[in-house]
Amino acid sequence: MSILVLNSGSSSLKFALLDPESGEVGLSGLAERLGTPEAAVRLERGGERQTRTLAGGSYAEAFGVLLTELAAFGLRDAVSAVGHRIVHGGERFSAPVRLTPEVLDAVRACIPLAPLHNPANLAGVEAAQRAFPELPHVGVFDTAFHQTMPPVAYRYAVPEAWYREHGVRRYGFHGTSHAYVAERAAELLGRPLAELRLVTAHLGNGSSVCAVDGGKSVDSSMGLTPLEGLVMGTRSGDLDPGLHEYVAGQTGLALGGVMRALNKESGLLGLSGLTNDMRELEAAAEGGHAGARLALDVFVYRLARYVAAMGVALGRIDALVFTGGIGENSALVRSRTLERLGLLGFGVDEAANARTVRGEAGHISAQGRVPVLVVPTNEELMIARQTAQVVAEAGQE
Ligand SMILES: Nc1ncnc2c1ncn2[C@@H]1O[C@H](COP(=O)(O)OP(=O)(O)O)[C@@H](O)[C@H]1O
Ligand SMILES: CC(=O)OP(=O)(O)O
Ligand SMILES: [Mg+2]
Repeated sequence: MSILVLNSGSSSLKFALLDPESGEVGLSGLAERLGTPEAAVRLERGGERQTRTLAGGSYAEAFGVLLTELAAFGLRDAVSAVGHRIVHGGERFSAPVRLTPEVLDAVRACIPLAPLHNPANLAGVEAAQRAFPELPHVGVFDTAFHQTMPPVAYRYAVPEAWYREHGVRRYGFHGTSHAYVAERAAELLGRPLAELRLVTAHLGNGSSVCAVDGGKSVDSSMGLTPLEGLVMGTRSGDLDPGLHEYVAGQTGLALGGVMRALNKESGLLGLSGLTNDMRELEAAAEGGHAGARLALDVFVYRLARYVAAMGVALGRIDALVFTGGIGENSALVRSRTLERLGLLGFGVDEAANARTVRGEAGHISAQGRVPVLVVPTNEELMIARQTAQVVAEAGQE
């Protein structure tokens, strides 16, 4: 049995064909910079990598390459269901579901809450349903895992009618990743997940921290939309809501322009004036670039502050888990974050930290300190497993 997993972003398409039980990957790929002349698809099969450039650079073209490659390797008929990452499911979805026309209407209704993510997710669903009309399509929501957050964590101190009538509350995102690494961390610690209180830090292009109590999310740094919380590649994270009106008045930007800047021109890119890419930023900071140094400092400071805050949600922290492109690879970010968290009993083993990169899992805490783990995330595997489960349950009905 093979599940095709799609993670459609506004300028990228990640896909993987995999066995939900063994996790074995038949074909995977990443189409990036869609909508630009540099658009390309990187494919991987059995350790072999290939790149295909995309003349037009459209999403449809990238999807076409996926279909052609599946057919070329004789894998098209092996696909038994398609699992889709859907970023915002509002309050309605706390579990993965079959993507019926009615469910898709509900996902469409969440577009204003995730304007960068949900339209791209929906475009992916439409393309895939056209290509595989005979197969079940399942939606796996970033927000679902966080539906266990208590009201103290998810309510904003705003007029109650905004919540009741318009769903203004904190939702949390990256739930699939937080849930996966929490499970893996329990295995690595050799303890039941049910008795662990974990802080998980997913640090990628988008970043969030989650408090996981007994396998359930009890708080997240992300809020109504994926803009709240940590400093991200191009997103600001937390700021004073008074900023919007002030900046609009000072610059003449309309609200849409302010929002665009907060989503696309802020974060590491905005602070450094250089790049949203942590690798490039580290190299520039090493070379003495003041903006790059500041961006790193603010990123680490905000992250450490949020890890400490999650301690309030949990009452105690049994372990901290790093994941995502930055969490899995940046020994510098990890070490500097732990340096700031000495008051909570954290300490780093620098040698273990330095060698835990490129998809390695491991312990990086100093002897006798609170355990800190690096756990490579695998959202695709989690989506494949949940998709297979929804399909199996439907078969039993
Ligand atoms: N070796 C590395 N050192 C530091 N940062 C890295 C390294 N490898 C990847 N990253 C960073 O990870 C981030 C991308 O994370 P990733 O989880 O792949 O993104 P996405 O959220 O798009 O899935 C980028 O900022 C990138 O620079
Ligand atoms: C929700 C979110 O921030 O997702 P990503 O990190 O993929 O942008
Ligand atoms: Mg990601």
